[in-house]
Amino acid sequence: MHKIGYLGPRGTFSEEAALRHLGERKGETAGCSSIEEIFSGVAEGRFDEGIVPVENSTEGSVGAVLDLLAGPFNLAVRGEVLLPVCQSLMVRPGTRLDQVEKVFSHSQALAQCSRFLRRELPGALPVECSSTAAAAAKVAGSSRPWAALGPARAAAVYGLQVVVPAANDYPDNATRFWVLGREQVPCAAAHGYKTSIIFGLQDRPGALYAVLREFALRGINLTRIESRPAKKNLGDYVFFIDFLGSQGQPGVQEVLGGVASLTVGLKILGSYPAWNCAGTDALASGGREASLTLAGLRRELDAVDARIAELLAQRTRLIDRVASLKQNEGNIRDPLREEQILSRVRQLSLTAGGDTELAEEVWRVILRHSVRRQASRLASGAAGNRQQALPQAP
Ligand SMILES: O=C(O)C(=O)C[C@]1(C(=O)O)C=C[C@@H](O)C=C1
Repeated sequence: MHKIGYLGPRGTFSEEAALRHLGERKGETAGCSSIEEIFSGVAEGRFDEGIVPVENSTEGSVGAVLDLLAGPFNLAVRGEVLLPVCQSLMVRPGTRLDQVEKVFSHSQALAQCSRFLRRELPGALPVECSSTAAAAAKVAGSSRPWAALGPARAAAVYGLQVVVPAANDYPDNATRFWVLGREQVPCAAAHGYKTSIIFGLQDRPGALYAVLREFALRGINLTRIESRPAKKNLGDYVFFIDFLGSQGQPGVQEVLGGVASLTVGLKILGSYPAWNCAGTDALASGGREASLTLAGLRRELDAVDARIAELLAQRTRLIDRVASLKQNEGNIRDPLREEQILSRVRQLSLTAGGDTELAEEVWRVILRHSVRRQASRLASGAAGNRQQALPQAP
């Protein structure tokens, strides 16, 4: 059975990433106590794959992982998983928020929720634990009125109750994980792939520029560039580059040939389906990954829908404030302003690579509702006392 090593104990974000990667395939996950144990488990064949965090949107790269890849282990990158990191506040059933004396979590999770803690639990003492899951286990095993911050999964694993589903101060907090294996995945000449490489440079002017030029000349987009100390002389660095494209594509092969001649010790970690394109590539390659990625894509769609709903609510609250300012004005509708809004969202959608027709249609509906809402608030007196007739919808 396919076995995946992750940074345990049970209930961590790493476990969640491993389960997402596994999807509906049969397999098992094994919690490890350190990142190094995951690397050695894969290298020595105890695991088929390992999953490790590479970078976080708030905290940046995970140096230990990059160093192990550049150093002793000769592992390949076979995939990536992008996980929204939502820190939930959890307690033993029956504990009330106003009773909470201490909040346990990993130092990073406590930092990610620091404003929330100051605002909502100013009297509770934050206490650091080795992981978010260890914090949940500690709260579950005590009779004190304590709380833990961590993934909602940890609440389910340790029998706790989530009282605040998202306590992190930055709502878009996310972590990228790499799936490691002993061999690279066979790569198609398909779109939606990423390739990751590591290299060193000779100490001369323009050395890095010459490498980047290879990518620029062929129109290949970098998604990440990072350097780490080579751990030899001060000023010696190892570079990590991720770019869009697969080794199965001729342009990428040319770039890699050029980069090999300009660098020292080029290591190609692998080409793998980019997380947000995994659906199409998995479907193209057929087989087990199709349903896996459908479930994964639906989870991503749910997350996007949640953000859209939140933003719509935010817009509605602003419209209510606009309505209260219009109490003494004759017109709610401003056709010129509406035209400006429509043209702007068409442009924004174009820049974002979206569907401009969809954007225009959606905003026409939004504006129509906005006018109706203002009119009915003014009519009912919710925004003021003046009565107004319902204006023409755009
Ligand atoms: O900007 C205004 O005056 C609004 O009333 C807001 C708003 C909008 O929803 O953005 C709504 C109706 C107007 O026709 C134009 C814009």
